[in-house]
Amino acid sequence: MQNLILIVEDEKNLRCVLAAVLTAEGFQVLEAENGEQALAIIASNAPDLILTDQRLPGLSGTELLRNIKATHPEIPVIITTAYGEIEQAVEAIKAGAEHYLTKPVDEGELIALIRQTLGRRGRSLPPMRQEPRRHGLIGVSRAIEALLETIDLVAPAPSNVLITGESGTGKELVARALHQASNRADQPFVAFNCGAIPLELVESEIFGYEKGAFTGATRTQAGKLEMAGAGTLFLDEVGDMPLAMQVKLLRALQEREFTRLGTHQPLRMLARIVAATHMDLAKAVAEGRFREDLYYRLNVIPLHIPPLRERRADIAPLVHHFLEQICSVIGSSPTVTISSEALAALEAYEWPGNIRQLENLLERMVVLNRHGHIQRQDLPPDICQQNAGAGGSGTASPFDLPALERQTVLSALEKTRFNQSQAAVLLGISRKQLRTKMKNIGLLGDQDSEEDNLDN
Ligand SMILES: Nc1ncnc2c1ncn2[C@@H]1O[C@H](COP(=O)(O)OP(=O)(O)OP(=O)(O)O)[C@@H](O)[C@H]1O
Repeated sequence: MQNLILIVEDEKNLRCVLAAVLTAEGFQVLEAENGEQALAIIASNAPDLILTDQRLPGLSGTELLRNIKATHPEIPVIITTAYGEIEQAVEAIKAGAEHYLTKPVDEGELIALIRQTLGRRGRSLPPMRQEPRRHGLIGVSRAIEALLETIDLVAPAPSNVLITGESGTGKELVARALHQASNRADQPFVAFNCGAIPLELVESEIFGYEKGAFTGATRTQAGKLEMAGAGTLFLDEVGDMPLAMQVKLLRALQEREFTRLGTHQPLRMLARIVAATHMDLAKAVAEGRFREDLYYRLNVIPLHIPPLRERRADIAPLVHHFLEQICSVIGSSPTVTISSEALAALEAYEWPGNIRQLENLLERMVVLNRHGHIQRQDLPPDICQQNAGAGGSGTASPFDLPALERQTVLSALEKTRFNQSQAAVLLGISRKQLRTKMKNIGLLGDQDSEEDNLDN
């Protein structure tokens, strides 16, 4: 049965947009333009979740919430507030709101929050709608949105791409996305990891060899470059490629030709090269460990994936995505849910191993779980001992004013792509006040704030 969501919002356009978004996600939607209308609907048609604006004509969002909690305490309520109305958000949470979201509401964040709230109550959820444009990349942060825009822009070009990012940030996933979004999608995608492989082996793996080319070459074997055809060759950990092989790869890239070992018969190179590395290649060049000319050849289009700790807003949607995925793979039904405290701890953790570490941890949590629900105390000690709420996106603990403030400031900055003047306008404060807040919550160092003295 479809989950029923009641949207209470007086601004008609916004109400229609929210209704359209939620309907497209597979939810059934009812709409009310004020608190009184909402109460009448609730009396005859109890919804599974209520999304209400804080500022309404007549009954305010918080008053409506108190009313609902008195008659239907089991229905979760999410409140939307304007920027800067942090006191009201706190008041709403104290009155029993499940969560609050600051306007303008981020669609991805809203859907993730609704799914999380309903999932926690054991509701069966509509399957995640996977927009084709998202290429399997889950996330709501500015960084992920920017990455998706670049993928769409860059995919059709034949130019080589260099993807950088720490281990486990999703470099291979992005390489596959580039391939899928390109006009090479019907050609092969071939991945090769250059890490810690001796020269002879890298060479024969990439270029292939003829029968008899070396001892043990008992048959002719095509290399990865040949196998990729007119598709994509993904060279992972390219920074670890031996220097002698770097010269050979550069030559192949320049001449658009290569030969299998043991023959002089040239083969045309048609594949697009997408390379990836977790190292700072510019530094490797400066230290003579990587050829500068090859670096420029590969780095025609640089794509950087920030570590997970720099885009904490992605943690909640990733957690829900992985919980659903893991449970469906291992046949665990209903989907294992997670408490807001546990989620807040995951959001505050540093994730040195990035998304791969998060995915593996959740798999372990699901497999070892006996109650169908992950709680903070179930998490490994190094994760739950970190100060939860220190950097979370949408789940600051209810009465923790500094964390709520941090969340609001961060959210305004993310929505304005870190344009401080625009973020200050959104928050209804001066730029100077914003910078003071940023400094207080650790978003600006002392050096950064010296700029204020020049500004003012
Ligand atoms: N944004 C994302 N949405 C969903 N899954 C993701 C996302 N980013 C990464 N993953 C998943 O995380 C895991 C690690 O990603 P991937 O192997 O692409 O990382 P990597 O940067 O290539 O790692 P390494 O440098 O160690 O090779 C994979 O299972 C991948 O599907």
